[in-house]
Amino acid sequence: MPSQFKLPIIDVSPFTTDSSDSNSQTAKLEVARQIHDACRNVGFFYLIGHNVPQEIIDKTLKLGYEFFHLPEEEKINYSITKQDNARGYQRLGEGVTKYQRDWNEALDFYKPVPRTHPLALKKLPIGGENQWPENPSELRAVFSEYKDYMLKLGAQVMNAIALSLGLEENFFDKFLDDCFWVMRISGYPDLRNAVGIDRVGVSLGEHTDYGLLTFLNQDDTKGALQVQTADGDWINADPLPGAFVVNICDMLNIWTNNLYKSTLHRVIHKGDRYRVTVPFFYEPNYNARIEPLEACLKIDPVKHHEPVVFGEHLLNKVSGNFEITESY
Ligand SMILES: N=C(N)NCCCC[C@H](N)C(=O)O
Ligand SMILES: O=C(O)CCC(=O)C(=O)O
Ligand SMILES: [Fe+2]
Repeated sequence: MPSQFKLPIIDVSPFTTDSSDSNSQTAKLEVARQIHDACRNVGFFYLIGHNVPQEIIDKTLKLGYEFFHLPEEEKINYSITKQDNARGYQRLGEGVTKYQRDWNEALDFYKPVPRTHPLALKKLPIGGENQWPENPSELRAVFSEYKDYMLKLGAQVMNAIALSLGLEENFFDKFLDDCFWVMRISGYPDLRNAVGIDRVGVSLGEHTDYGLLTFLNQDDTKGALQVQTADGDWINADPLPGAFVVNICDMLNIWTNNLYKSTLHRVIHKGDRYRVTVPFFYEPNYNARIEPLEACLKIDPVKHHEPVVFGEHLLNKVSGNFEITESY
């Protein structure tokens, strides 16, 4: 049974508001200390003081809800299979985690890539174009604006992460100046009505996220998102009004040589109300080469990871997102 454990709440306003006096430096160091603790322990925290207007946060959820309530014939016009098997709409049960079908539907947008990008030239997943739905008509403009807010916030939180590791605030800048962002709208109907899935009792299978930081904007449904603690227990990451749920992803896990946890999480949504979430995945540049940092090797000199190019990791993961049989 998930316990009542609460994730830490971190106010990052010293990093999201402009001021450079010595008080603000002290305040930043205090935030960095809190982030360090949260990332070492559970790898998940609530983020407040983010400066993203509540109005647009709420609006993305509302538009997501409206999109998923369109007739299926309309939604499949934007099917990922009409593009590059990554950008666009995936039906209920189309997405797969660890070879088993999930019971959610989703609409994914990725950073656009030029036609000369290797992904596009080789016609790989993610190499195509985003499929913006016509309905609801505001969706494209609102999500584009939301993406701009989230890119700014992602960079600010990465400054805090740098400080939390004893690095200069701008340490990560060169890995992030062309952030390969991913934005998803996820819809979860009542799992009790699921058909044709083999992983009974789970809406979205346990997984870690692929890049740096996930900022989850969720509606007010409780008891759906669960996070695994170091002891192997599952705890709820229920919505906290005004806060994003933030988690550490695989690339930060590698950079920190396992000091910061890329934590397993899953969704189980059993309830009459249709649940909507908008995760924003803040990622490194596609070509960023990520390997354990010197600063972290001073703490644990055993290298736990080989270097990884983020784009290759992403592509491997996305290719597995629709595979229902293990390939040997
Ligand atoms: N871009 C990110 N992180 N998306 C997370 C999706 C997680 C589930 C996916 N089916 C999987 O198997 O990983
Ligand atoms: O929708 C949620 O609550 C979590 C979604 C998630 O973990 C993901 O899309 O990576
Ligand atoms: Fe996730």
